[in-house]
This record gives sequence, structure tokens and C-alpha cells, in this order.
Amino acid sequence: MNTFGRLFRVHIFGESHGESVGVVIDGCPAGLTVDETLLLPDLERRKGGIQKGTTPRKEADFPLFKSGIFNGKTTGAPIAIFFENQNTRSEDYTSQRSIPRPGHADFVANKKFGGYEDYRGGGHFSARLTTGLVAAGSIAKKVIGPSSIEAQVIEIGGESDPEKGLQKAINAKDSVGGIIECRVKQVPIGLGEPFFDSVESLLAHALFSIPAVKGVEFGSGFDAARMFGSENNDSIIDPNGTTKSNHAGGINGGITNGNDLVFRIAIKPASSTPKEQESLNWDTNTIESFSIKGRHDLCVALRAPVIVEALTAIVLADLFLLDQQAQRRHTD
Ligand SMILES: Cc1cc2nc3c(=O)[nH]c(=O)nc-3n(C[C@H](O)[C@H](O)[C@H](O)COP(=O)(O)O)c2cc1C
Ligand SMILES: C=C(O[C@@H]1CC(C(=O)O)=C[C@@H](OP(=O)(O)O)[C@H]1O)C(=O)O
Repeated sequence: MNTFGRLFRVHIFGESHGESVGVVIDGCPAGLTVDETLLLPDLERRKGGIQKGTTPRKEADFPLFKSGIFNGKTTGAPIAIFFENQNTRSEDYTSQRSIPRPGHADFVANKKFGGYEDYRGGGHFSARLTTGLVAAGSIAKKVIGPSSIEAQVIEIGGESDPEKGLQKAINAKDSVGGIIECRVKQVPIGLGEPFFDSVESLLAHALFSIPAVKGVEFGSGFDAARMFGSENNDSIIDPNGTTKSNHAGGINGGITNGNDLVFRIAIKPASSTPKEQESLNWDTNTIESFSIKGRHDLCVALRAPVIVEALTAIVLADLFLLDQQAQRRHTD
């Protein structure tokens, strides 16, 4: 449902225009230094209204620690972090209510929850919920110690120059998608399991929870299908398992092989585009032309790298803790 992970468990809550959004993290080891200064740099990267092409809705996104931290250190008890929603404009959604936005969750939310859903700002489906995930990610990054995660935009609107891709959207008065590449360095060998808990399976599970993510490929991904085996194989060049190339993206048999983890994420254009669209008015049962008024990201991918890092850190933190537990059992 709204929980992910087995030992490092993350539970998100809130709605875009409700009182707050946030996260509860259970299973975080005690003794880690966690305070606002740890979280703020990542939260800043996720904020709207800073970069060109992002939503003009500005929120303080200041983390309010409600439990699990004492004298600046994690206590081992669940960590609850709230973020207040202070800059909502719900009337944009009252006027749009008759036409569920094509590409957003309005229609399915209504069918699934029988009209009781909070539709304001996309409610519980909104990317606003990723605030808590980013906070959990900053803590998870500590848990995974020397491993370092870096995600960046490598393509916007089909252009390798993000500025140019964004300009296309501005000129067309439409939204655009993008591609993000994520690289994790210093990954120990042996995380993950064959089959269902392969590192690819767990990362894909987490990454597809990010709203608007439509594709994930590891290493050479779909290009591998167009290569000869001898081209795609990564020659092992030392006893640590270092490979000459990294078409596998650091994973063989579902298990980390000690090389960099590398994957790319395809992000669709925001459905709430200023461009005129046609869709069903479910009050009148007619197809109508409309254009969405409101504060939206022209390119969702611009704010997504830190969210991708967060989900990656959450998955790896869980795998690190599982690995430690497994090793402890082995030596007992
Ligand atoms: C950082 C971020 C910002 C987003 N901003 C918007 C937005 O301003 N307007 C919009 O319509 N969708 C936005 N989205 C995408 C919607 O939340 C998403 O399309 C919707 O919840 C439906 O989910 P789906 O696209 O995965 O089917 C954003 C997504 C992310 C990750
Ligand atoms: C508020 C955030 O982004 C929002 C994500 C979002 C969506 O549909 O996902 C739609 C917009 O919501 P609203 O119409 O309420 O401004 C964005 O502004 C945020 O990320 O913190």
C-alpha cells in the first residue's frame, strides 16, 4: 500500500492540499546524526519555483521531526517527519473537476475510491508526496555509508541539451518529458537475491512508484537486445570483479557485482499541460475542449533526480541491513 521495504521501512502519507505530507521511517539504525541540516540540501533540489520550467507553487518544505530523534541522533524508534502545505490554490481544481485530467489520476482515483478521494492538487497521487521520500532518502544515504548516489538529467524533450529541450516546451506552450541517469559508486558485491528480490526488481518497484516514471533500464538496457553476446559481455579484469565495460549496469543474476550501478529512467511529460486538449466532461457526458489553468511543472524530469536518488538509497539501505542480518546469522 503506502509502505515500502522490509528492514528499512518507509511509510508515506498526506495529500497535496491537505494539512501536511510526510513520512514515517521504521527500522532505521540508532545513533545516526539526523537533523534539519542533513535533509535541507536534498529537499531544496526537489522544490518547485526555483528552476525555470518547474511549478511556481513554492512551499517551505521544512522538515518537522515528530519522533525518533533525540539529542540530534536517531533513537531506533520510528522517525516521523511532517511537511506543512502552506501554499495551496484549490480553486484551480474545483473548476477542473468536471473534466478528469487525461494522463493524471483523477479518473481512476474517482472510480477506485468512489468519489471520496481528495482531488485537490491530485490529492494523495501528487508528486508533493515525494517530499517525504526525499527526506527518507537523505537518511538512507547515511545508512549506505561509503556508497554514493548521483542522478542527473541527460535528456529533455528528446534533446541532450536540457535548456534546448525545455525551450521546445516553452515555445510550444506544452509539457515535455525527459530521461534521468543514476549512478551508484562503491557498491559492495553481493546485495540482492536471485529471482524476485533481484536488485533490478527492487529498484524497479521503488522507481516506478515515482509519479510520471514510465520506463527503467539497467546498464545497456534495451540496447542489449541489439548486440552480440561478445559485445554485451563485460570482461572481468581483476580478482575484485572489476569489468572492462559495464553493460550489465553493475548487476548479474540479480546481485550487485561491485561495479557501478547504472540505470536510466524515462519520465513522461506532465499531463497538466497548458496546451488545449479534448476529453470527457463526466457531468455532461460530452467531449469538450479545455486547457488546464494552474501551477504545474512544464517538465517534471527537472525536479526528479533527487527523488530517483532517494528511492535508490531507500532500496539499498534495506539491502544493506538485510545483508548485515544475513551475515550475522551465518557467523552465530
Ligand atoms: C517532481 C514531479 C512533479 C510533478 N508535477 C506535476 C505537475 O505539476 N502537474 C502534473 O499534471 N503532473 C505532475 N507530475 C506527475 C503526476 O504526479 C503524475 O503524472 C500523476 O500522479 C499520475 O501518475 P502517472 O503519471 O505515474 O500515471 C509530477 C511528477 C513528479 C515526479
Ligand atoms: C506541489 C508540488 O508539485 C505539484 C505536483 C503536482 C502533481 O500533479 O504531481 C501538481 C502541482 O500541484 P498544485 O496544482 O497543487 O500546485 C505541482 O505544484 C510539489 O512537488 O511539492
